Amino acid sequence: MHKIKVKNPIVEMDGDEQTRIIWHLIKSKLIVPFLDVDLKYYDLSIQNRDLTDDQVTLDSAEATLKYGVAVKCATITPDEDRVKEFGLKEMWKSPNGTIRNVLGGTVFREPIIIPKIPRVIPHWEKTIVIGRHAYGDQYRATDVIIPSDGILKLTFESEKNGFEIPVFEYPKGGGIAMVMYNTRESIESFARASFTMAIERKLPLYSTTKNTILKQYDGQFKDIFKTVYENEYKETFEELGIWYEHRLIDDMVAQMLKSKGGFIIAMKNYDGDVQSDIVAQGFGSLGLMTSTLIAADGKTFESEAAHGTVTRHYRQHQQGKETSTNSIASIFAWTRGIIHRGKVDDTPEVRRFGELLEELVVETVQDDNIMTKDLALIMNKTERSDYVTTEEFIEAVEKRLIEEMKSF
Ligand SMILES: NC(=O)C1=CN([C@@H]2O[C@H](COP(=O)(O)OP(=O)(O)OC[C@H]3O[C@@H](n4cnc5c(N)ncnc54)[C@H](OP(=O)(O)O)[C@@H]3O)[C@@H](O)[C@H]2O)C=CC1
Ligand SMILES: O=C(O)CCC(=O)C(=O)O
Ligand SMILES: [Mn+2]
Repeated sequence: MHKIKVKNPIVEMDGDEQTRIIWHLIKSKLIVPFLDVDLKYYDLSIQNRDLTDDQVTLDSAEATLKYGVAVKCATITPDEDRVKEFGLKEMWKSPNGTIRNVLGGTVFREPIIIPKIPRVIPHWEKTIVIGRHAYGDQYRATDVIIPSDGILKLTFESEKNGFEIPVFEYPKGGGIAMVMYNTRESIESFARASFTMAIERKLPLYSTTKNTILKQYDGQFKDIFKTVYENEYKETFEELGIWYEHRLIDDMVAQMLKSKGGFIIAMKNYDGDVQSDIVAQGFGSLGLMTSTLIAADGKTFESEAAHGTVTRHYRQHQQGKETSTNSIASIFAWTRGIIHRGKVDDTPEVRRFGELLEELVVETVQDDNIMTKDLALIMNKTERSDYVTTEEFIEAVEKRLIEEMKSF
């Protein structure tokens, strides 16, 4: 069969457990037979991260900056139990955190919509994309326990602009406190990534804060988005007939629930973390949620599934039992990377291949009625004959792909 040539390399980050099994099935059945692609392979399995003192994670992030496109399998972030399970040298940090720290930028999470899969929010007809600022705030905060009564002060040291302000006088029992930060540079790049995504998808963009309460902190997010929009994106938005608005977070989440969908919301780090899971579940399943990261440079791209390594299913596999794990978000991790590669390289064939594979996955569920257990359950189907195994689903997509590629 004629293989489609991919002009530039794609960085491949392998992972753990059930998603590692799925990853290899996708690669061998749906990707490699059809694409002539130079995959720069990094094994981010917990065993190899431990063996390399986590250097492989940093190397894979650097390679992503070099080649511009990466696809990532889900990985274990170890806790005490995992340290024992694998005999790890250290409780290594989250590879996602490490990679996002190197790349900076914004994580966009978007559900894969399959018409026949019922949604928890039934009137969500169109997509809702959550753009999550992936830097600072609660995730890099300093939080402390205040042990007794006393005065808490905030000190900023600077040759020109230093200050010290009293924050709170604690009563006898003490309490808690937290300081969090962000940078102008990071918020600007978050804004640019969000506006660029809105233009690419031709969807209106909302940004959310609670600037009425956090007048300075959230006020900066609101003001920076406004300035960047007016100086750099307004004209293109108007030409495309899309719009940008700031909304208070509480107003926006209520609007989102009432809406039919069809927009992007740029959210602060914590808001985006919580709301992207609400959106995932509202559309049906974690197995249907894509996740792409656009780095601070506005070009570098990494895609993954939003879910983890699905350990519970892997334990069944280890016991020799059959599994029925949804591979759709992992397939989309590959296709979104391939489509982006095709766009950047200006190779329409590559882009079309990625889009075709996405269409075939949806058709396998929608038209062939072939699906994994998670989707069957949402449809209230509980018989064993209502769903297929992990392997059978990928084979069903492969069958359709072989057929379609005959006339590609
Ligand atoms: N991006 C990443 O690399 C991430 C990695 N992780 C890591 O993954 C590991 C497991 O984490 P865990 O908390 O279990 O979270 P998971 O997202 O892996 O799974 C949680 C549950 O969600 C359901 N689920 C998730 N994905 C699928 C799918 N594709 N098909 C069917 N059902 C699915 C399953 O429910 P049910 O049991 O009901 O079938 C599963 O048990 C941890 O080590 C964690 O560190 C976690 C999140 C993200
Ligand atoms: O990196 C991790 O440990 C978890 C990541 C995660 O949950 C996410 O990306 O949504
Ligand atoms: Mn998560």
